[in-house]
Amino acid sequence: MPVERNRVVVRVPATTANMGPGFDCIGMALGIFNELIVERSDAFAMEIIGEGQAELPRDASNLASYQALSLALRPRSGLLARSTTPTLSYVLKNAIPFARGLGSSSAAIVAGLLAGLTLAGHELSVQQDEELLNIAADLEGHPDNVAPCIYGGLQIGVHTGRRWMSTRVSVPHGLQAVLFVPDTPMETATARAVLLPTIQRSEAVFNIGRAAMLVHAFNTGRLDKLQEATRDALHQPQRSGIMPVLFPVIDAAIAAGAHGAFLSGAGSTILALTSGRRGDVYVQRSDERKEKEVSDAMLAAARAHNMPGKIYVTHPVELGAHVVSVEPADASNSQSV
Ligand SMILES: Nc1ncnc2c1ncn2[C@@H]1O[C@H](COP(=O)(O)OP(=O)(O)O)[C@@H](O)[C@H]1O
Ligand SMILES: N[C@@H](CCOP(=O)(O)O)C(=O)O
Repeated sequence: MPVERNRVVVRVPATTANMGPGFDCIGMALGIFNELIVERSDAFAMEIIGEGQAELPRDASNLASYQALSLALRPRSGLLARSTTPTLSYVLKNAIPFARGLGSSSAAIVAGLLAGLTLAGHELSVQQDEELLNIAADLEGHPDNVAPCIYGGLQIGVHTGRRWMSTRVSVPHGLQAVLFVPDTPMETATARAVLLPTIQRSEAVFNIGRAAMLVHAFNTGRLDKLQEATRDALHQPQRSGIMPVLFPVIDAAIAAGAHGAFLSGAGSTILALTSGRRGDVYVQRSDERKEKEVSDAMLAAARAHNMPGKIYVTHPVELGAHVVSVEPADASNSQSV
């Protein structure tokens, strides 16, 4: 019997998609989280705190809006169709920079879906048909942000012709992610518009080998393979035309000791992977830690191209979207999906 709720708090992670060669397929969750609070209310209200508070829409066009997401669910499975959509109020506590290639739109979609489903008391299968993934990926159009956002960790997402499916890849302990986040946003739609509709066979071969090598490097902890494994021929060269800072920042990060570096999602963030040579970051020797050198090098290269921005140092996370609390509470009021 579904248990309806009056209030729910959910948390969702940032994600880095593509990771070089895995265009539209590979993505990883990062330790930057947005929190969404949704409550049944007499009147619609939306408060945005943090990233995007001045820019993001405060109406039903906001991707976290339950009303919009519940409408999206109706034709699919009849979920929520029987009840009228309730009036809700929202508080978005955003730490994920938006329109910077860190999956803020996917985070909003997944958070809205999870909050809406929790309020309505509906459950979706996560393990077999991966219903939540399928709804979210249909809304986003590609699975490489929504899959790691839902499940955490590093995920490979593919479409079988019938449905989306995902596979988890293990992530070596102690890996750090140094992000250069430009002050200038890059809408994903803009960065997709520069891509050609067809590719050369040589470009496909280039990426197939490296995507396989990337997964192998993560599975085995062979971080020395990442420099080659994060190279790409399908989107980075094309996108560097509208982001001239891309390759200079990647080259600077690698010269400073990063294992590999790539455009995060559709940009504008550039991400470098560091450390992780042995064990946990807390037991690494200082000469194995490269975040400071890599950060400085990325900032200097960006500055040389008149591209101001900020550095975030974070790490991959295995925790995906989860319910933090519900009201009224019950015995299982904290669950990971
Ligand atoms: N709650 C939301 N959080 C983030 N973006 C949103 C939200 N609601 C609507 N949007 C729209 O989605 C855009 C961000 O999506 P996108 O361009 O794919 O970048 P990102 O790489 O951050 O996902 C914003 O510029 C905004 O127009
Ligand atoms: N595969 C997509 C990924 C977009 O990620 P985002 O974080 O920029 O929304 C693409 O490269 O277009």
